[in-house]
Amino acid sequence: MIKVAINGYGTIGKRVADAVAAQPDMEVIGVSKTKPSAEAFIANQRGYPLYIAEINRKPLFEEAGIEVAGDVIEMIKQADIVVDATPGGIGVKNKKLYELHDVKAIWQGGEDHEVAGFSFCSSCNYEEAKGRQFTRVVSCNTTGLCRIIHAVDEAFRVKRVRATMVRRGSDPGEVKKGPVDAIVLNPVEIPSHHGPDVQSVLPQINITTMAMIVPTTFMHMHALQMELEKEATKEDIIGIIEAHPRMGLVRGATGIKSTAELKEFAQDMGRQRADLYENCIFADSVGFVGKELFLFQAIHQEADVVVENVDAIRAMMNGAADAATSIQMTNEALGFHAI
Ligand SMILES: NC(=O)C1=CN([C@@H]2O[C@H](COP(=O)(O)OP(=O)(O)OC[C@H]3O[C@@H](n4cnc5c(N)ncnc54)[C@H](O)[C@@H]3O)[C@@H](O)[C@H]2O)C=CC1
Ligand SMILES: O=C(OP(=O)(O)O)[C@H](O)COP(=O)(O)O
Repeated sequence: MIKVAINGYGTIGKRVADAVAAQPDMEVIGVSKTKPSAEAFIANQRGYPLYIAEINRKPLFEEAGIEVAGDVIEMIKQADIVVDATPGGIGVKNKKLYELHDVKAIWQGGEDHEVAGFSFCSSCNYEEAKGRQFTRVVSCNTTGLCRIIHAVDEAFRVKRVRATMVRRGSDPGEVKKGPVDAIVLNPVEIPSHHGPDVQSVLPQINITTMAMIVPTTFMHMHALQMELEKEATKEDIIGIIEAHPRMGLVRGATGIKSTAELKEFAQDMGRQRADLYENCIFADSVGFVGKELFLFQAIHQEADVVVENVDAIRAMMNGAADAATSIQMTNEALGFHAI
């Protein structure tokens, strides 16, 4: 069993913990928090040993009735690999700790590529992650872009990509974040970080991205254009999406035209936390003008990188022969079949 520690038990960390616990070849040896919170109670309830960043805060947890197993260093010492899901900018500060204890580590997209020197997306570069000490799983939007761009590039060679990301303002529980009533250009300058981040996984791709933030919490929406070198049809692209284990089609017959309806759909499907791990590509938006492909895809920011973290663990621990094997194991353990 691969011993996994999750440093930072928040939006991403708590999902990665549950996904790891569901795998037949992995176990959660601990999760960490900085202060007592609802998530700390849940960690106790789920039976994950809870470690804390500063041990002098232990009485605060105990007074709240939350059991503490020790400090983060003790957790790291027992782990084969750490998934660092602390907030962006904090994770990089933990690097020295992982080096000191000679433990493998995975960072998230809130950190720069340089933190690990290698950026990961399961269906794009699994082979290159094998045996590595450090890896960064790219951000949620970048993951969604990499999946579709790589699959279309393999089949029809992508000459140029233009993408606009309409990003959710905050995760549902983040009551202090906004905007409440604005469309915020984030950033105003072009490109947004997503284009260069796609190139950190797929260096050959010519891509320019723009991004803005709107007052919703559930998902991001991408308007994506790809100019292809070879002739392709709508049916070819639909076929590529249907064959991909991490992409799915929102079919016209469902009547779904929004992220809100997608959330309802995920809840009705019985997905844990209403999580959509797959790119949700609107079938009726897939179309060509000449050799230029257009489509809309919705990306569930809390979920798509979770399955990628599980594959990154397996690749770095040499736990599966190839990407297809790991992706299938991860998906099956979660009972996940793309829509
Ligand atoms: N929330 C999202 O939509 C996505 C986030 N990411 C990335 O994942 C990373 C984590 O983001 P979230 O889960 O949203 O953050 P979050 O704020 O929900 O969770 C972070 C957790 O880390 C804990 N923490 C803070 N400092 C710590 C420390 N020094 N030691 C141990 N734990 C500490 C906090 O208590 C919190 O539970 C960031 O790099 C972010 O950019 C990536 C994809 C999507
Ligand atoms: O990885 C994400 O978005 P991104 O791909 O736009 O950077 C997550 O939604 C986190 O974004 P946040 O930094 O606004 O919390």
